[in-house]
Amino acid sequence: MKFLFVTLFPEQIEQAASHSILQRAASKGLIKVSCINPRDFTHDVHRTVDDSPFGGGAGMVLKPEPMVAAIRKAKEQLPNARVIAMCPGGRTLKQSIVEEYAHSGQDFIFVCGHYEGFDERIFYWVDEKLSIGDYVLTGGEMPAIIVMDAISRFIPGVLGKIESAEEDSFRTGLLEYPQYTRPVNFEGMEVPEVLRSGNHALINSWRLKQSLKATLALRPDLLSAEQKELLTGRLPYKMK
Ligand SMILES: NC(=O)c1ccc(N[C@@H]2CC[C@@H](O)C2)nc1
Repeated sequence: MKFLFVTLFPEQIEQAASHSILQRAASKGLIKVSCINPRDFTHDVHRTVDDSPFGGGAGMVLKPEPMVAAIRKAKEQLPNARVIAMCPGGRTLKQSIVEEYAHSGQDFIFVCGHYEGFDERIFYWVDEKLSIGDYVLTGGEMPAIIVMDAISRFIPGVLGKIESAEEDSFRTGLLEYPQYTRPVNFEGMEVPEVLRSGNHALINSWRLKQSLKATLALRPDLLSAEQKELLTGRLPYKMK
């Protein structure tokens, strides 16, 4: 899968893709990360990419010419890629969207803004505005890196066989159960006995119960009315 970033700060992207799981995925050829810098499509001595907004207002706006020239170049390299602009007001990313992207077989062009944002005419070249959440950042690079990271987890071979993304708790719609590893006793806190029992039926039901309890406590919105009723309603016994 190819990820092409239209960005004024390619080093930020390259740095993010040069560690750990993403770096290994790139070296195994499972993902290809590259950048195109709109500043390379300027023709003035100052290599100007932004200008003050018509109508007044604070900050600077990204000029359309360099951005669109860079997006055109990106589309030449990846004609079938999905062009996504990272914007606070875009569709809010969630795991189901990540899975949609991961299974789409598409490559991706991420258009990363800076300053006060894009000249509106740039969006003519954009398939979709995407947001990682309702907050504003100084640039679109970190949100784009997050989207690349989340999608990459679904590419076979990127994660080890064991921790496959297809098994993510988010796929069950519940929060993750607690995880433990050695030592059994850490500063007086012991690993739950059941996890060392070797009884996998018992372990699985313990884990499901923990996921349900965590989800009820932290993200009841992820539970169906029936699940909530089972967990809190007229049960013959109260879920401890
Ligand atoms: N929540 C988000 O995904 C998000 C995306 C981009 C962003 N900031 C950039 C800088 C200027 C403009 O292009 C938008 N902030 C937040």
